[in-house]
Amino acid sequence: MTSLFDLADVTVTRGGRTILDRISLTLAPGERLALVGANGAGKTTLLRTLVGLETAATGQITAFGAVRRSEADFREVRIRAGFLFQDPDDQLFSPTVIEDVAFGPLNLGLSPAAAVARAEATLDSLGLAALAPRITHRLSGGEKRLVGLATVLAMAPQVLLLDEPTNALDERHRARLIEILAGLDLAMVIASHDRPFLEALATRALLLTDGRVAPANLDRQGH
Ligand SMILES: Nc1ncnc2c1ncn2[C@@H]1O[C@H](COP(=O)(O)OP(=O)(O)OP(=O)(O)O)[C@@H](O)[C@H]1O
Repeated sequence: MTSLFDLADVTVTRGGRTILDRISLTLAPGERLALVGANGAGKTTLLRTLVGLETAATGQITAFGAVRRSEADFREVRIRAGFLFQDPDDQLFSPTVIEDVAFGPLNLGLSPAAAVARAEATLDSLGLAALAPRITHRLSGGEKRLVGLATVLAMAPQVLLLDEPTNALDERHRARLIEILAGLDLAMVIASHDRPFLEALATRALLLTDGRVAPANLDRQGH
């Protein structure tokens, strides 16, 4: 089967600084790829580059079987690759949870009734049905994280890109998140400093250092 993402010699610079330096990597269907590396190593930048939120100065990005260059190309990639942002407040902007989760499906062209039905089914599948009528900005951090994941999953993505998903989660929400992600039949790229979390989920790991990637062993790396 063809890969979901293929990066070939991708360089990303910012303000004259090279953040990603000729990165090549492949994400195969079913893989859960961990991205590890020190603060500022470029993990978030790499996730953003996969979906065209950063522009590659050199190299080629292939996603879902096609080379992606234009903003229109990447808009399509962003529909198929769900991005869970580091800060849930960047993900949630509707007054209530159900509206937030229905927003993506509505944007995909579903009717309002079908979008709400999709949102309800997604919340239900994550055990979050009780949160549907809640005011989004009054949720706890852990609840916001899980609802953020619901907004992404309601779009029926083919890949999940997760940026520090366990940040600021208590043990109960962290365990719940692991359980949910482990139960999804989806490829993932997971940027995280949470070693036990990555050990529980990842099938492979890459270490980012000085803008370069190298295979990493989750058992032995010290980050
Ligand atoms: N908007 C921006 N403008 C300028 N520099 C930025 C911007 N965003 C990030 N950077 C810089 O790019 C580098 C890579 O940042 P990035 O957030 O990708 O790292 P990271 O590995 O995700 O870090 P962390 O583990 O702290 O989340 C850092 O030096 C950071 O300061």
